[in-house]
Amino acid sequence: MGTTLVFGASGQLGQCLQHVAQERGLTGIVFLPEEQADILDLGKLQAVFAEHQPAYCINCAAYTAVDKAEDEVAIARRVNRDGAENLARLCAQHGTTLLHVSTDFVFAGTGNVPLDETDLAEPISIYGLTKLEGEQAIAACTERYFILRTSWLYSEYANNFVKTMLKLGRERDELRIIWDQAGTPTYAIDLAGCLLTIIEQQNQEYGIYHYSNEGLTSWYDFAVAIFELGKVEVRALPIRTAEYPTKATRPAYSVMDKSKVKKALNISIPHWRESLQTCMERL
Ligand SMILES: NC(=O)C1=CN([C@@H]2O[C@H](COP(=O)(O)OP(=O)(O)OC[C@H]3O[C@@H](n4cnc5c(N)ncnc54)[C@H](OP(=O)(O)O)[C@@H]3O)[C@@H](O)[C@H]2O)C=CC1
Ligand SMILES: Cc1cn([C@H]2C[C@H](O)[C@@H](COP(=O)(O)OP(=O)(O)O[C@H]3O[C@@H](C)C(=O)[C@@H](O)[C@H]3O)O2)c(=O)[nH]c1=O
Repeated sequence: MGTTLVFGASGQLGQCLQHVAQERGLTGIVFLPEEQADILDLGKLQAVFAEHQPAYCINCAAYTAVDKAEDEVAIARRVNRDGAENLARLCAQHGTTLLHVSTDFVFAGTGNVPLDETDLAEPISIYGLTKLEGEQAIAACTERYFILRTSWLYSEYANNFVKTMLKLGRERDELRIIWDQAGTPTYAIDLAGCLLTIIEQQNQEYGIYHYSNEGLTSWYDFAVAIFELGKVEVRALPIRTAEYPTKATRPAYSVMDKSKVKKALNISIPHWRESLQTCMERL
Protein backbone atom coordinates (compact mmCIF):
# COMPACT_ATOMS: atom_id res chain seq x y z
CA MET A 1 0.00 0.00 0.00
CA GLY A 2 3.03 2.31 0.50
CA THR A 3 3.47 4.99 3.11
CA THR A 4 0.76 7.51 3.98
CA LEU A 5 1.65 10.88 5.49
CA VAL A 6 -0.95 12.65 7.60
CA PHE A 7 -0.49 16.41 8.02
CA GLY A 8 -2.24 18.35 10.79
CA ALA A 9 -2.28 15.12 12.79
CA SER A 10 -3.03 16.66 16.19
CA GLY A 11 -6.31 18.26 15.09
CA GLN A 12 -9.72 16.64 15.42
CA LEU A 13 -9.68 14.67 12.15
CA GLY A 14 -6.02 13.77 12.54
CA GLN A 15 -6.74 12.16 15.91
CA CYS A 16 -9.76 10.33 14.47
CA LEU A 17 -7.55 8.96 11.68
CA GLN A 18 -5.14 7.62 14.27
CA HIS A 19 -8.03 5.97 16.10
CA VAL A 20 -9.51 4.31 12.99
CA ALA A 21 -6.10 3.29 11.59
CA GLN A 22 -5.36 1.54 14.87
CA GLU A 23 -8.81 -0.09 14.92
CA ARG A 24 -8.29 -1.41 11.38
CA GLY A 25 -4.73 -2.49 12.11
CA LEU A 26 -3.33 -0.32 9.32
CA THR A 27 0.41 0.21 9.25
CA GLY A 28 2.66 2.51 7.24
CA ILE A 29 0.86 5.69 8.27
CA VAL A 30 3.05 8.52 9.57
CA PHE A 31 1.19 11.09 11.66
CA LEU A 32 2.78 14.53 11.52
CA PRO A 33 1.62 17.26 13.91
CA GLU A 34 2.27 20.89 13.03
CA GLU A 35 5.46 20.96 15.15
CA GLN A 36 6.95 18.24 12.93
CA ALA A 37 5.58 19.40 9.60
CA ASP A 38 4.22 22.89 9.14
CA ILE A 39 2.49 22.83 5.73
CA LEU A 40 3.79 26.36 5.12
CA ASP A 41 7.42 25.30 5.56
CA LEU A 42 8.38 24.16 2.05
CA GLY A 43 11.92 23.13 2.98
CA LYS A 44 10.64 20.88 5.76
CA LEU A 45 7.93 19.42 3.52
CA GLN A 46 10.45 18.62 0.81
CA ALA A 47 12.61 16.79 3.34
CA VAL A 48 9.61 14.83 4.68
CA PHE A 49 8.54 13.78 1.15
CA ALA A 50 12.12 12.85 0.22
CA GLU A 51 12.46 10.74 3.35
CA HIS A 52 9.17 8.85 3.10
CA GLN A 53 8.39 8.80 -0.66
CA PRO A 54 4.69 8.56 0.27
CA ALA A 55 2.08 6.83 -1.88
CA TYR A 56 -0.62 8.89 -0.14
CA CYS A 57 -0.81 12.18 1.70
CA ILE A 58 -3.82 13.16 3.84
CA ASN A 59 -4.14 16.86 4.60
CA CYS A 60 -5.97 17.46 7.89
CA ALA A 61 -4.17 20.76 8.49
CA ALA A 62 -6.38 23.82 8.20
CA TYR A 63 -7.31 27.17 9.63
CA THR A 64 -10.77 26.39 11.01
CA ALA A 65 -11.69 29.39 13.19
CA VAL A 66 -14.64 30.57 11.08
CA ASP A 67 -15.31 33.91 12.83
CA LYS A 68 -11.66 34.76 13.50
CA ALA A 69 -10.85 34.22 9.82
CA GLU A 70 -12.86 37.35 8.97
CA ASP A 71 -10.13 39.38 10.76
CA GLU A 72 -7.20 37.11 9.91
CA VAL A 73 -7.64 36.80 6.16
CA ALA A 74 -3.95 36.50 5.34
CA ILE A 75 -3.17 33.69 7.76
CA ALA A 76 -6.38 31.80 6.88
CA ARG A 77 -5.45 32.03 3.19
CA ARG A 78 -1.87 30.96 3.83
CA VAL A 79 -2.92 27.79 5.61
CA ASN A 80 -6.04 26.90 3.63
CA ARG A 81 -4.83 27.84 0.15
CA ASP A 82 -1.02 28.06 0.15
CA GLY A 83 -0.57 25.10 2.49
CA ALA A 84 -2.84 22.92 0.33
CA GLU A 85 -0.96 24.07 -2.76
CA ASN A 86 2.43 23.20 -1.20
CA LEU A 87 1.25 19.66 -0.53
CA ALA A 88 -0.33 19.28 -3.97
CA ARG A 89 2.90 20.39 -5.70
CA LEU A 90 4.96 17.91 -3.75
CA CYS A 91 2.40 15.17 -4.39
CA ALA A 92 2.64 15.86 -8.13
CA GLN A 93 6.45 15.68 -7.98
CA HIS A 94 6.48 12.40 -6.04
CA GLY A 95 3.57 10.58 -7.71
CA THR A 96 1.66 10.79 -4.42
CA THR A 97 -2.15 10.72 -4.24
CA LEU A 98 -3.47 13.64 -2.18
CA LEU A 99 -6.51 13.27 0.06
CA HIS A 100 -7.69 16.71 1.13
CA VAL A 101 -10.63 17.83 3.24
CA SER A 102 -12.85 20.78 2.40
CA THR A 103 -16.12 22.15 3.66
CA ASP A 104 -19.83 22.75 3.05
CA PHE A 105 -18.98 26.44 3.73
CA VAL A 106 -17.76 26.73 0.09
CA PHE A 107 -21.49 27.06 -0.70
CA ALA A 108 -23.59 30.17 -0.28
CA GLY A 109 -26.40 28.06 1.12
CA THR A 110 -29.27 29.88 -0.55
CA GLY A 111 -30.92 26.75 -1.97
CA ASN A 112 -33.12 24.12 -0.41
CA VAL A 113 -32.16 20.86 -2.13
CA PRO A 114 -29.08 18.77 -1.31
CA LEU A 115 -25.96 20.10 -3.00
CA ASP A 116 -23.94 17.86 -5.28
CA GLU A 117 -20.37 18.21 -6.51
CA THR A 118 -21.44 20.05 -9.68
CA ASP A 119 -23.28 22.80 -7.81
CA LEU A 120 -21.74 26.24 -7.91
CA ALA A 121 -19.45 27.04 -4.97
CA GLU A 122 -19.90 30.66 -3.93
CA PRO A 123 -18.51 31.14 -0.43
CA ILE A 124 -19.93 33.82 1.84
CA SER A 125 -17.19 33.76 4.48
CA ILE A 126 -13.41 34.14 4.43
CA TYR A 127 -13.01 30.62 5.79
CA GLY A 128 -15.21 29.23 2.98
CA LEU A 129 -13.42 31.34 0.37
CA THR A 130 -9.94 30.26 1.43
CA LYS A 131 -11.03 26.61 1.53
CA LEU A 132 -12.38 26.93 -2.02
CA GLU A 133 -9.11 28.56 -3.09
CA GLY A 134 -7.32 25.56 -1.58
CA GLU A 135 -9.47 23.19 -3.67
CA GLN A 136 -8.70 25.17 -6.81
CA ALA A 137 -4.97 25.31 -6.08
CA ILE A 138 -4.89 21.53 -5.68
CA ALA A 139 -6.73 20.92 -8.96
CA ALA A 140 -4.25 23.20 -10.73
CA CYS A 141 -1.24 21.20 -9.45
CA THR A 142 -2.21 17.55 -9.69
CA GLU A 143 -4.79 15.18 -11.16
CA ARG A 144 -4.35 12.59 -8.46
CA TYR A 145 -6.44 14.09 -5.70
CA PHE A 146 -9.53 13.34 -3.67
CA ILE A 147 -11.16 16.38 -2.11
CA LEU A 148 -13.78 15.42 0.45
CA ARG A 149 -16.12 18.25 1.35
CA THR A 150 -17.63 17.62 4.73
CA SER A 151 -19.81 19.50 7.22
CA TRP A 152 -20.36 20.12 10.92
CA LEU A 153 -17.55 17.79 12.10
CA TYR A 154 -17.60 16.53 15.67
CA SER A 155 -16.03 13.72 17.66
CA GLU A 156 -14.65 12.91 21.08
CA TYR A 157 -11.45 14.73 20.07
CA ALA A 158 -10.48 18.44 20.05
CA ASN A 159 -13.08 21.22 20.10
CA ASN A 160 -16.41 20.93 18.32
CA PHE A 161 -20.11 21.78 18.62
CA VAL A 162 -21.01 18.59 20.56
CA LYS A 163 -18.42 19.25 23.23
CA THR A 164 -19.32 22.96 23.38
CA MET A 165 -23.01 22.13 23.85
CA LEU A 166 -22.28 19.58 26.59
CA LYS A 167 -20.10 22.10 28.41
CA LEU A 168 -22.46 25.09 28.07
CA GLY A 169 -25.51 22.92 28.76
CA ARG A 170 -24.05 21.84 32.09
CA GLU A 171 -23.02 25.40 33.02
CA ARG A 172 -26.16 27.32 32.07
CA ASP A 173 -29.93 27.13 32.64
CA GLU A 174 -30.82 28.21 29.14
CA LEU A 175 -29.21 28.14 25.69
CA ARG A 176 -30.32 29.96 22.56
CA ILE A 177 -29.52 28.02 19.42
CA ILE A 178 -30.03 28.79 15.76
CA TRP A 179 -32.72 26.70 14.03
CA ASP A 180 -32.78 28.35 10.58
CA GLN A 181 -29.44 26.96 9.42
CA ALA A 182 -29.84 23.46 8.01
CA GLY A 183 -27.02 21.02 7.41
CA THR A 184 -25.75 17.59 8.34
CA PRO A 185 -23.45 16.77 11.24
CA THR A 186 -20.54 14.46 10.45
CA TYR A 187 -18.88 12.17 12.97
CA ALA A 188 -15.18 12.71 12.20
CA ILE A 189 -14.56 9.01 12.94
CA ASP A 190 -16.86 8.13 10.00
CA LEU A 191 -15.04 10.60 7.74
CA ALA A 192 -11.68 9.16 8.83
CA GLY A 193 -13.00 5.72 7.92
CA CYS A 194 -14.00 6.97 4.48
CA LEU A 195 -10.54 8.48 3.85
CA LEU A 196 -8.81 5.28 4.87
CA THR A 197 -11.18 3.23 2.71
CA ILE A 198 -10.09 5.22 -0.36
CA ILE A 199 -6.51 4.22 0.43
CA GLU A 200 -7.33 0.59 1.29
CA GLN A 201 -9.22 0.25 -2.00
CA GLN A 202 -6.40 2.02 -3.88
CA ASN A 203 -9.28 3.85 -5.50
CA GLN A 204 -8.35 5.95 -8.51
CA GLU A 205 -11.64 7.72 -9.21
CA TYR A 206 -10.07 11.07 -8.41
CA GLY A 207 -12.07 14.24 -7.93
CA ILE A 208 -14.29 16.17 -5.54
CA TYR A 209 -16.70 14.27 -3.26
CA HIS A 210 -19.28 15.21 -0.66
CA TYR A 211 -19.19 13.30 2.61
CA SER A 212 -21.33 13.87 5.70
CA ASN A 213 -23.57 11.62 7.72
CA GLU A 214 -27.04 10.91 6.30
CA GLY A 215 -30.08 13.05 7.07
CA LEU A 216 -30.37 16.72 7.83
CA THR A 217 -31.01 18.89 10.84
CA SER A 218 -30.59 22.38 12.30
CA TRP A 219 -28.03 23.42 14.90
CA TYR A 220 -30.95 23.66 17.36
CA ASP A 221 -32.23 20.13 16.69
CA PHE A 222 -28.66 18.83 16.76
CA ALA A 223 -28.18 20.46 20.18
CA VAL A 224 -31.45 19.01 21.48
CA ALA A 225 -30.32 15.52 20.40
CA ILE A 226 -26.98 16.09 22.18
CA PHE A 227 -28.77 17.16 25.39
CA GLU A 228 -31.13 14.16 25.23
CA LEU A 229 -28.36 11.62 24.69
CA GLY A 230 -26.07 13.36 27.22
CA LYS A 231 -28.92 13.64 29.77
CA VAL A 232 -28.22 17.36 30.10
CA GLU A 233 -31.08 19.32 31.59
CA VAL A 234 -30.98 22.75 29.98
CA ARG A 235 -33.69 24.87 28.39
CA ALA A 236 -32.92 25.03 24.66
CA LEU A 237 -34.52 27.91 22.79
CA PRO A 238 -34.70 27.92 18.97
CA ILE A 239 -33.66 31.30 17.58
CA ARG A 240 -33.12 32.81 14.14
CA THR A 241 -29.67 33.57 12.71
CA ALA A 242 -30.33 37.31 13.06
CA GLU A 243 -30.73 36.83 16.80
CA TYR A 244 -27.21 35.36 17.12
CA PRO A 245 -24.88 37.82 15.39
CA THR A 246 -21.49 36.43 14.39
CA LYS A 247 -18.54 37.91 12.47
CA ALA A 248 -18.81 35.34 9.68
CA THR A 249 -21.98 34.61 7.75
CA ARG A 250 -22.82 30.92 7.59
CA PRO A 251 -24.79 29.13 4.86
CA ALA A 252 -28.51 28.82 5.65
CA TYR A 253 -28.69 25.48 3.86
CA SER A 254 -25.64 23.31 3.26
CA VAL A 255 -26.99 19.77 3.12
CA MET A 256 -24.84 17.75 0.72
CA ASP A 257 -25.76 14.90 -1.62
CA LYS A 258 -23.50 11.89 -1.00
CA SER A 259 -24.54 9.74 -3.98
CA LYS A 260 -21.17 10.10 -5.72
CA VAL A 261 -19.00 8.94 -2.81
CA LYS A 262 -21.35 6.08 -1.93
CA LYS A 263 -21.19 4.78 -5.49
CA ALA A 264 -17.43 5.28 -6.01
CA LEU A 265 -16.47 3.51 -2.78
CA ASN A 266 -19.47 1.17 -2.54
CA ILE A 267 -20.12 2.29 1.04
CA SER A 268 -23.15 3.11 3.12
CA ILE A 269 -23.11 6.06 5.50
CA PRO A 270 -24.69 6.09 8.97
CA HIS A 271 -27.51 8.53 9.79
CA TRP A 272 -26.31 11.45 11.92
CA ARG A 273 -28.38 10.33 14.92
CA GLU A 274 -26.82 6.86 14.91
CA SER A 275 -23.28 8.28 14.77
CA LEU A 276 -24.04 10.91 17.40
CA GLN A 277 -25.14 8.11 19.72
CA THR A 278 -21.88 6.23 19.09
CA CYS A 279 -19.85 9.36 19.85
CA MET A 280 -21.82 10.14 23.01
CA GLU A 281 -21.25 6.60 24.28
CA ARG A 282 -17.51 7.06 23.78
CA LEU A 283 -17.35 10.54 25.32
N1 LIG B 1 -14.33 21.24 12.17
C1 LIG B 1 -15.37 21.26 11.34
O1 LIG B 1 -16.53 21.44 11.74
C2 LIG B 1 -15.16 21.06 9.88
C3 LIG B 1 -13.89 20.92 9.34
N2 LIG B 1 -13.73 20.77 8.00
C4 LIG B 1 -12.40 20.60 7.44
O2 LIG B 1 -11.92 19.34 7.94
C5 LIG B 1 -10.51 19.40 8.12
C6 LIG B 1 -10.16 18.91 9.51
O3 LIG B 1 -10.79 19.79 10.45
P1 LIG B 1 -10.61 19.58 12.03
O4 LIG B 1 -9.76 18.40 12.30
O5 LIG B 1 -11.95 19.67 12.64
O6 LIG B 1 -9.82 20.91 12.36
P2 LIG B 1 -8.85 21.24 13.60
O7 LIG B 1 -8.85 22.72 13.71
O8 LIG B 1 -9.21 20.41 14.78
O9 LIG B 1 -7.44 20.72 13.07
C7 LIG B 1 -6.66 21.42 12.16
C8 LIG B 1 -5.22 21.17 12.52
O10 LIG B 1 -4.37 21.82 11.59
C9 LIG B 1 -3.30 22.35 12.29
N3 LIG B 1 -2.61 23.38 11.53
C10 LIG B 1 -2.92 24.69 11.41
N4 LIG B 1 -2.01 25.32 10.64
C11 LIG B 1 -1.10 24.38 10.28
C12 LIG B 1 0.09 24.40 9.51
N5 LIG B 1 0.53 25.54 8.97
N6 LIG B 1 0.77 23.26 9.34
C13 LIG B 1 0.35 22.10 9.90
N7 LIG B 1 -0.75 22.02 10.66
C14 LIG B 1 -1.47 23.14 10.84
C15 LIG B 1 -3.93 22.87 13.57
O11 LIG B 1 -2.95 23.09 14.54
P3 LIG B 1 -3.26 24.21 15.69
O12 LIG B 1 -4.46 23.74 16.40
O13 LIG B 1 -1.99 24.19 16.48
O14 LIG B 1 -3.48 25.48 14.94
C16 LIG B 1 -4.86 21.72 13.91
O15 LIG B 1 -4.17 20.73 14.66
C17 LIG B 1 -10.10 20.83 7.79
O16 LIG B 1 -9.66 20.86 6.46
C18 LIG B 1 -11.39 21.61 7.90
O17 LIG B 1 -11.39 22.74 7.08
C19 LIG B 1 -14.78 20.73 7.13
C20 LIG B 1 -16.06 20.85 7.61
C21 LIG B 1 -16.36 20.99 9.02
C1 LIG C 1 -22.28 28.13 20.80
C2 LIG C 1 -23.51 28.43 19.99
C3 LIG C 1 -23.50 28.37 18.62
N1 LIG C 1 -24.63 28.64 17.91
C4 LIG C 1 -24.59 28.55 16.44
C5 LIG C 1 -23.60 29.44 15.72
C6 LIG C 1 -23.37 28.69 14.43
O1 LIG C 1 -24.35 29.07 13.49
C7 LIG C 1 -23.56 27.24 14.83
C8 LIG C 1 -22.28 26.45 14.94
O2 LIG C 1 -21.36 27.19 15.66
P1 LIG C 1 -19.85 26.80 15.85
O3 LIG C 1 -19.10 28.04 16.00
O4 LIG C 1 -19.74 25.73 16.87
O5 LIG C 1 -19.50 26.08 14.50
P2 LIG C 1 -18.83 26.62 13.17
O6 LIG C 1 -17.46 27.01 13.47
O7 LIG C 1 -19.70 27.57 12.48
O8 LIG C 1 -18.87 25.23 12.39
C9 LIG C 1 -18.35 25.18 11.11
O9 LIG C 1 -16.95 24.95 11.23
C10 LIG C 1 -16.26 24.96 10.01
C11 LIG C 1 -14.81 24.66 10.31
C12 LIG C 1 -16.90 24.12 8.97
O10 LIG C 1 -16.26 23.74 8.00
C13 LIG C 1 -18.38 23.96 8.98
O11 LIG C 1 -18.82 22.77 8.34
C14 LIG C 1 -18.98 24.05 10.35
O12 LIG C 1 -18.79 22.86 11.07
O13 LIG C 1 -24.24 27.23 16.07
C15 LIG C 1 -25.80 28.99 18.56
O14 LIG C 1 -26.84 29.23 17.91
N2 LIG C 1 -25.84 29.04 19.92
C16 LIG C 1 -24.74 28.78 20.66
O15 LIG C 1 -24.80 28.86 21.94
